[in-house]
Amino acid sequence: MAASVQLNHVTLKFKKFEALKDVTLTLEAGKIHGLIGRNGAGKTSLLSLIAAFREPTAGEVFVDGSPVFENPEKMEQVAFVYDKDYKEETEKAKKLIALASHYRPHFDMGYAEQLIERFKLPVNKPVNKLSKGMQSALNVVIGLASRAPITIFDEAYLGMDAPSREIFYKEILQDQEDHPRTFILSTHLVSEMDYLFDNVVIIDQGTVLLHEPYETIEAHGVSVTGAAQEVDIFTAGMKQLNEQQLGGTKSVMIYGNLGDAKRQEARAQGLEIGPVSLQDLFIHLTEEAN
Ligand SMILES: Nc1ncnc2c1ncn2[C@@H]1O[C@H](COP(=O)(O)OP(=O)(O)OP(=O)(O)O)[C@@H](O)[C@H]1O
Repeated sequence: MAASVQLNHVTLKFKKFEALKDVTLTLEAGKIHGLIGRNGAGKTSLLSLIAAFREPTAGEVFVDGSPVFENPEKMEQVAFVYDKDYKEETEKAKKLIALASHYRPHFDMGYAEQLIERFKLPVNKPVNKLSKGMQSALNVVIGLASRAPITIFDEAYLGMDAPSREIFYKEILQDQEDHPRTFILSTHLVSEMDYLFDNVVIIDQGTVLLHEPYETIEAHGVSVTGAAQEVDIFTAGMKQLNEQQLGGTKSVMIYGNLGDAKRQEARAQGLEIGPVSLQDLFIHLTEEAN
């Protein structure tokens, strides 16, 4: 089961400070949405509104067309996994998982057990005695096994080592195939996680800078690679996002699409044209906006 999310002219204020400014956004059901933004951009604020942890100052948030705030039927469809403070949590991990299974109508305990096994989660330990990475794995187990129609992971990987993160990513993709839902993944590990995204939302200073399918990101730019001198001549006057050089070989990221004629010209000069990465685009767009 998957549900859609709509934000309609949503503003969130903390006293006079506007953390979100008149945001209108639709997140399609059944897709994996990547939410990226600089520190303090407003990602957690946005996600906490979708999970109905807060009420917008203005505007409204809808889940499958109904307002989510103070709407228990819609709220139980949203699982919000974030970096919880477990310092005072003396219950065992397995108790927390059992509790989650009671208030999540789509919770799959069999799947939770498989995940516990995969992450080697010591479920008989009190949660405040688990390592940081293990606490994150516990959150991930609860979020994945909830099978909530909208499952949000807000920087859920904190403290998880690379092999555990890899398991997490594989599980998202596998479970999405078997039991499609709407995932929203907020992350700073853009280059590590971008392949998971169907759609990308870049948020900056409380506004949406970009919202589009991942596959169209590459239309925003190209990389030009080849002999340093040739690359410099070819890219002169173009807007550069980034450049790297190794010996005599240089790779320059260009913002904007090259026409067919320019692409042919590059090839004729022995230059290689490749796609721009989401990470480079993100850095460029947020630098420019600031
Ligand atoms: N409870 C609060 N009271 C006052 N200001 C807040 C509160 N929560 C968030 N803010 C402010 O709102 C802005 C957005 O914060 P938010 O946590 O949504 O950013 P973020 O994109 O999730 O950042 P990060 O990547 O650093 O986690 C920041 O300027 C932050 O200081």
